[in-house]
Amino acid sequence: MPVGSEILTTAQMRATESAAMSSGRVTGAELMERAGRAVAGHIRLRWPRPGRAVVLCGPGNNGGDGYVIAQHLHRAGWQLRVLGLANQPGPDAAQMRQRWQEIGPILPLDAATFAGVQDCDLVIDAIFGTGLTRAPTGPIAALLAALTDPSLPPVVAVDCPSGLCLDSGGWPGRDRGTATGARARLTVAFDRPKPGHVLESGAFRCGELVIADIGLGDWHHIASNAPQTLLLHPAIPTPWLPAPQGPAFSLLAKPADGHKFLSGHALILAGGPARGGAARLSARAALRVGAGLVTLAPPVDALAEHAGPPDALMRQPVEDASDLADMLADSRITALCLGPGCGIERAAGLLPSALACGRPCVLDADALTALSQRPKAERFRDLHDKVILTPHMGEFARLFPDLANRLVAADNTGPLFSRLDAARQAASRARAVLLLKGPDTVIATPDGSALIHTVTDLPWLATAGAGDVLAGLIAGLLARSLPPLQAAGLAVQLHALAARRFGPGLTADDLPDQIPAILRDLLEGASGVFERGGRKKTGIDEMQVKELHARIEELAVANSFLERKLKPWGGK
Ligand SMILES: NC(=O)C1=CN([C@@H]2O[C@H](COP(=O)(O)OP(=O)(O)OC[C@H]3O[C@@H](n4cnc5c(N)ncnc54)[C@H](O)[C@@H]3O)[C@@H](O)[C@H]2O)[C@@H](O)CC1
Ligand SMILES: [K+]
Repeated sequence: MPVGSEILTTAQMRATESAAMSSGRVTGAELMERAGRAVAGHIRLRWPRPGRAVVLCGPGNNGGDGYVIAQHLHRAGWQLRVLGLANQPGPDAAQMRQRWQEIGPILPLDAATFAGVQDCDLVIDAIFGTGLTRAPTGPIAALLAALTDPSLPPVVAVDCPSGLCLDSGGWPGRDRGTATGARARLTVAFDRPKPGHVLESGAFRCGELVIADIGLGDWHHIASNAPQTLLLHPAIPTPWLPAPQGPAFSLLAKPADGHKFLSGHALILAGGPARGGAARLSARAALRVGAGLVTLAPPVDALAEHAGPPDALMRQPVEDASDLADMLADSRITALCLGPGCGIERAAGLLPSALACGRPCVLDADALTALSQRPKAERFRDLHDKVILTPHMGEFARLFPDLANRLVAADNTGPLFSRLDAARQAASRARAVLLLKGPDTVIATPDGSALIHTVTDLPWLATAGAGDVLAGLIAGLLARSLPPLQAAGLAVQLHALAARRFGPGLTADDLPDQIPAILRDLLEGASGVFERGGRKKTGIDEMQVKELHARIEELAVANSFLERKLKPWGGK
């Protein structure tokens, strides 16, 4: 498996916490203290000058964290107004509330009281965290509505903006797909990211996400029976790269004496006359990512229009399924890409041969539509675990209408069905790797392993042909013998990095040409990451995960440097 930051569901997080507490080595109150101290520390890093903060404390342990934060900020010289509920929280939160009451009062937790104290420098949202089970109602719902106001002072969310379903990134009780929930400038979460931090609107509403270590490392094996989900951090790609001795690393560092066939041969099937651009984009991407040979295969009547550059590209006509089967008799063809610009009818005709050879194969665009037009009972009959399906949401809905419906259905009860759930179930049903495209891309294998890659700052990547380039990158990496999950994950990262490097004005044609410089940077960065201190170098390495967390934090601190200045005190 690649190295990355593991994501835990809320159930896995609860299981980890309760294993830690049952061990007798740490109490719930100690964990709460660590959590609250971590949030206060991150606040003080970013806003070093003490100011005025309002702390909104909810009915459970998230509220308990809030009382701890209030104590720490108070000791650091901040002026606090703490709003809380009169109910009896659990014993740990009750203890923290009691400690706060020895310092200051607790005002009612409602929208009217909050409206009266909003003239502050910082709002700390500790209303709900992982314990949200249903749509908020009544006074708390009104208060949460106030937290959507963009003109509020900066909001720091404890674990998540309250009301967010941390398993899905949706909002119980709200329409899916609308980013209208509470928002935060900074979210400090604990131990591991949760799916809701990086999926759907959660990715946009959390602001900067910082993961604080609260010392649960010894109990992570509790969650290890479940299929693993890794977060591919868009700004920090190197920790994902496999170790130097692994196939992916040697793949990036092509051996100087490597024969071209050692780097594989990707076959990109193209469509009929006047529709070859998409397949050519895929082919250029496969070449740039280092496939030793790339052959573009249109029908014979479209061959002439592919005569132009790149000259490195080979062309060979493939008329029909039997032509393709003949061509695939050459075992040096190591991966296929079917779909971009292919035409639905041609894709449907070529599918059986493309799949029967059992080789790694990307099915994109028209090939996905062709699959969806097969009778339901036999739609996925000839797929296998080296096939990668790369649907965007529209294509996904045609292939898996029931799963797509569950993703858009509003629900008052959490956890909401997530894109991660949908991708996993789809992969299991299709018995193929499923890459669900979006700003929050989810990749899942039939056995449930999954990767999530979220970008919230690359609107210009939504450009015609970008998907064709992604398909080509995957095909190129598959050709170079990367296992499907790694090929898909690395391709998604390279794709985003290419878009980021080029910036606004990007067209899909620009993407493949960014790849060489990115590969060079990755290679240099990757060797740096793996050379430090002679640590264990394969698999999920705890030190590397910690390092990633630390680097996420460094990055968050660096990004927020310009935001640190507080509003003046206002005379109080
Ligand atoms: N369990 C632990 O050991 C730790 C928990 N921590 C904090 O505890 C949080 C989880 O705490 P809880 O499980 O108490 O849950 P929350 O504090 O997230 O939720 C509070 C309570 O509200 C109730 N509730 C759920 N939905 C509601 C709704 N719509 N309207 C009204 N009430 C609703 C639930 O029954 C839950 O008990 C984490 O997010 C984190 O902030 C941290 O202190 C670290 C340690
Ligand atoms: K919260």
